[in-house]
Amino acid sequence: MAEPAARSCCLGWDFSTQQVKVVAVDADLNIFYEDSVHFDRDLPEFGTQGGVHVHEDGLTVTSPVLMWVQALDIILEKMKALGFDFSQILALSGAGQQHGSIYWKTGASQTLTSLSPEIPLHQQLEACFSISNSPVWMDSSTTAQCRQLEAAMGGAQALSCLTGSRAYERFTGNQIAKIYQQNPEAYSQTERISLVSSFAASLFLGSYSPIDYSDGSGMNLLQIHDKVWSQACLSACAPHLGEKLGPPVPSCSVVGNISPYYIQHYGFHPGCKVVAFTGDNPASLAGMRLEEGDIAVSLGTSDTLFLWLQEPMPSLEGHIFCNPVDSQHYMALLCFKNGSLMRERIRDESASCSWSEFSKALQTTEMGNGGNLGFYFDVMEITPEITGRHRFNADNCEVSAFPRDVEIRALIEGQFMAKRIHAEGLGYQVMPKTKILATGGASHNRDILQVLADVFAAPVYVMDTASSACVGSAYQAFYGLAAEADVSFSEVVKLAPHPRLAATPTPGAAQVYEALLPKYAKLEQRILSQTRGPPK
Ligand SMILES: O=C(CO)[C@@H](O)[C@H](O)CF
Repeated sequence: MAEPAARSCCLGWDFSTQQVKVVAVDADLNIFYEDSVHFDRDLPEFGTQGGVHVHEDGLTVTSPVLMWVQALDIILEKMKALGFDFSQILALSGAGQQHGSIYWKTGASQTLTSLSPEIPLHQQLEACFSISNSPVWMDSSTTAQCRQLEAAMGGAQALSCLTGSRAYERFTGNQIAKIYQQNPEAYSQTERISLVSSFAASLFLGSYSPIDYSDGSGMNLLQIHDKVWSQACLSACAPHLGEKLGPPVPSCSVVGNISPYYIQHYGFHPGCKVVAFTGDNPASLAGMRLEEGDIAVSLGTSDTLFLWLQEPMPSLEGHIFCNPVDSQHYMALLCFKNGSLMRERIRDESASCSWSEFSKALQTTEMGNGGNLGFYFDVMEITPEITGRHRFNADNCEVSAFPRDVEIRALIEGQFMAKRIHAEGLGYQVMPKTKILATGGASHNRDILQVLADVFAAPVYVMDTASSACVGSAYQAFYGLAAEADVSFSEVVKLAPHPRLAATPTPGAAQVYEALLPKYAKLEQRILSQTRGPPK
């Protein structure tokens, strides 16, 4: 009889807000299978919009946990129907939307560990959740719980130094506190609380999977330096919380072998390993193969920065997470709300709705824009909390308008100087080996990338990151297998496709922006003090 194919691939999963996605990656790190199930389109019976339910209060946002389970049944059954050879899978890992929480009802572990291979997962797990609609990252109904936690921990900055972030409404500790306060019965009937990432891992493990350090950093509960739960934070949120969470683990941990359910029903190899799942953003960092000193700039509706940090400086803005691929280092997220919508507005107003006119303006204006600086926040900015448009000439005098071309350069230079200043505020440093990875819509505009390269004085690369969380999870699965042999992540992923060089710094750029950056920072503080009023 022919030898079964040597097991040679890993699966990467992404349980995101709008879909469940899977990629299969071979030993050369090529993707040879991918599929997804969209909640709104493929599971309309749950009635979600964008994968969620926004409640009447406009603040509470949840997703039905059984919708996630059923999506997994669908995607696996389709793979089986297509004849996918599950026996070739060496390991699997995955990602989940960060901050969401799942509440396993007392007794659920017995069901999870004794799944019948003949019945779909979602039917067997129907009665396993004490909360059927899980709060997700878009929820902003826990402001009271955030204030209570910060008060209990000595203030916002103290909480940030301990857990990597001040209290945020979507962070899981505050969500758990709300459930304990408003639904104590359900809380008392909960034997285990998972994140979306560890919940998904539990489905494959057939038992409760631990929370990993990286996604656990998004809860306002984990001490990011010691990588243990803060007992003070746990107690401030809800009683017996540590027991319900279980101990956290490194993000590349092998948490066990796949559940017999998958071996018997799909033909997975009994030796297939489950590697800890993590948050979608940490998994994306892995998928983009960021290294120390690198920075990823996602230029989307809002602009998001992914930073690799060695010595983080937690602050009242942004988020510091444990690094998913190097447990001695960290990563940071910074979100800038005025991203592509702001760029499109200025394009319409100052470049006749044309990106080529917009690009021409960048090509025909000098680096540094003659000392003119602009701040463009048509919606309340997150980083920092400023709104409105503010323009300053070379003498630091506020002016009401700029010529069209100057306006366009002032917008783009301002957006990127803000990113560099706030990244450095979190402890980031541009290093000689720094690479900037640009993704998202605006990364297709070479002239915008040229400004990015000039402001950071570093080369800019682009890559397709549409499935970066999924692909990063597949890389993590390979890494989990190799980590036991002490092989580094970069060694494991060295065969992965390389990003394409898109722009290098213009000669003299470093000098221009080293002079401008402090000026921009001072003006930003000036606007903040004007809008916040004098310090109390
Ligand atoms: O809240 C976020 C990060 O802090 C989002 O990026 C979610 O992870 C998206 F699922």
